[in-house]
Amino acid sequence: MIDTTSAPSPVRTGPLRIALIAHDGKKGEMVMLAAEFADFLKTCTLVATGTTGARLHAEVGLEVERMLSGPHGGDLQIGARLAVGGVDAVVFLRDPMTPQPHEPDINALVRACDVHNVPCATNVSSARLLLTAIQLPRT
Ligand SMILES: O=C(CO)COP(=O)(O)O
Repeated sequence: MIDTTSAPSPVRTGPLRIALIAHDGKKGEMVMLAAEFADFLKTCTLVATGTTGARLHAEVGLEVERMLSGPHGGDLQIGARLAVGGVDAVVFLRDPMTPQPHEPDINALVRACDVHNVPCATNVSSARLLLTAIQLPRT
């Protein structure tokens, strides 16, 4: 069991590692969000599910490590990395209006964020807050 009451681990040096994921109905919003924060995101190590990453590269010019597409296991790949400490924050623009074939994978990724206390923004408003706050100097 993870002890969430103990002191936070020492500050990690190096670029922040951010995962970016968007369902099809939210990819346009993801592209706009990423363009808004492009200067910051270019300083980060980015990972994304397949199609999201392709669009971020093509339309925003971001260097993004691309995992499998979500329905083919991309959420699980990101969740597995996160579970071993490899992801600092997640922006996951889920589409609450459209059923997804890989709903268990989606829930697994969000659950992994909760288990490991990794910030996870699931809509644009919270993503703006997260991306703004995470840029603040770490002490
Ligand atoms: O389905 C997704 C997340 O659950 C996103 O996958 P893509 O970025 O490959 O479309």
